[in-house]
Amino acid sequence: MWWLKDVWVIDPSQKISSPQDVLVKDGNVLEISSSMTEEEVLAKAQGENLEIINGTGKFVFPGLIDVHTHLREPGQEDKEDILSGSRAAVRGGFTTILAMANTQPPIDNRALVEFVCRQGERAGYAHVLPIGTVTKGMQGSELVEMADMKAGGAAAFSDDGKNIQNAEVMRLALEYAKLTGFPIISHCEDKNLAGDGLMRRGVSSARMGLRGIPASAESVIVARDLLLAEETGGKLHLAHISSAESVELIRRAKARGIDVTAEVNPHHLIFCDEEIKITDTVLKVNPPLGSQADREALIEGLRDGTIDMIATDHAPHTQAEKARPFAEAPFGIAGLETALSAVWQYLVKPGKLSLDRVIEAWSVSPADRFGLAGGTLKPGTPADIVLFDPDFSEVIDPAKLASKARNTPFLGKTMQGFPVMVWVEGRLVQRDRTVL
Ligand SMILES: NC(=O)N[C@@H](CC(=O)O)C(=O)O
Ligand SMILES: [Zn+2]
Repeated sequence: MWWLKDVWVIDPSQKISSPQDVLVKDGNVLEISSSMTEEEVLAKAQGENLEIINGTGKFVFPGLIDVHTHLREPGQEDKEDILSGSRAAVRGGFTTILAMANTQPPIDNRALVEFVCRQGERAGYAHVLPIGTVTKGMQGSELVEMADMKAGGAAAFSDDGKNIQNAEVMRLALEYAKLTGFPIISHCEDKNLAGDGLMRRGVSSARMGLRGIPASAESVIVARDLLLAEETGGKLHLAHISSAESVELIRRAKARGIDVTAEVNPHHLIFCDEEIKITDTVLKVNPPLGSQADREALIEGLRDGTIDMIATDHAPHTQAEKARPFAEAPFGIAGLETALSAVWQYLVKPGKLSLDRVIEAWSVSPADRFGLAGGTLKPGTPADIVLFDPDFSEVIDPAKLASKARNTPFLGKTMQGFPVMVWVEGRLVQRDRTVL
C-alpha cells in the first residue's frame, strides 16, 4: 500500500486541485482526503507493507493518456518498438498510449490489432491501445472491417501519416465508424497543396530556400472533414492541429454543435518556423511548425477548450535517417520522455497554461473522447498515477532515454520538472526517472 502525503492533487474529473493525501491499495485508488492520521492509515493497510511518500512541493495527477504515438512495431523496430516505446511512455508520465497504425504492415485487420495488444501486455508498462487504419493498406480507398477490429481491441481508426484524399471515402468512414462509437482521427493534409514541401511556407522557408507547405494544406481538409462530420453525424478527431485558421474553423464548428475534438502537439505550442535551421532536421515535422501567430492561436485554442487535447505525436526515427540532408530526412519529433517537462517549462511556468488545464487536456479529455479507463483518481478506479516534481532537473542524456530514438530538440539540454514516480494499476513502474 502507498500513502502519498501532503501532495498537491490535481484531478479535474473530480474538480480537485488542492493539497491532499492519497492512498493506493490493491491496484486501485483507495482514498483521497486532507486529514488522515497514521492510525487510520495503518488500520486500512491491514498489516500490508506501507510505503509513505512525502509529497510536499510535488503534484499527483491521473496518468497522462497520449492519443498519438508512433511505436513502429511491426516493421520498423530500428526506430522504436512496443517495449521501448511503452517504457519511454512511463518515463514521461504516460500510463496509456494509443499506437498509430502506420506501421509496416499497417494495422488494418484484427490479427494485427491483437498483435499490438499482446505486445503491449507483454511489455507490461503503459497500457498500449492500437489504433486501426481507416482504409486497407492505408491506401485511402477501401474501408477496413471496423467492427471486427474493435472486437480485437482497437481504440480508434486513423490513416495518420497520410490524409484520406478521397472525400467520399472519408464520408463513408465517418458514417460507418458510428456503428463502433469510435472517432475517425484525421491527419489533415491536402496532398497537392503540401506537394513536396519541407516546412511551413512563409518568410523563413523563403529565406532558407526550402520548399514551403502552405497553411491551407491543413485547413482546407479541416474544413472538409468538419462538413462531412456535420453531414454524417460521425465522430471526428483532428490530429496535430497546427494553424490559426484551423483553430478558428474548429471553434466555429463546435459552436454549430459538430461532434469534433482536436489535439495539439507540444512542439507546435513551443516552437515556430523561425527556429528551423537547414543544418538540423530535428524540427522537421509534419504538420510543419507554423508562425508565431499560429503558436499563440494554438495556445489560446487550448486554453479556451477549442482544442481538447495535448498529444505528443511521438515520431521516432533513427539518427542515421535524421542525419540526412533536410530535404531527405523523415518528418517527426520523438516526444514521450520530454513532452510533459517541456510543457511545464515553456507553458505552465511562464503562466501561459495552468497545470490543471494541461492535466484535463492530456488525461481527462482523451479518456472521455476515446472511452478509455483512466483520466481520474476516483476511489475504486485503477491507480494509473503520476507524481510530478517541479524541481527535479535532468540533462536529456541519450544514454538515459528509454526510447530508441534521439530525435528530440531537447537532447543535451537541462530540463526541469519531471514525473518522478509513475504507477500503472497500482504497480510502480518508474522511480526517480528510472524505469523499473
Ligand atoms: N508527425 C510526423 O512528422 N511524422 C509521423 C506521421 C504523422 O504523425 O503524421 C511519423 O509517422 O513519422
Ligand atoms: Zn499525422
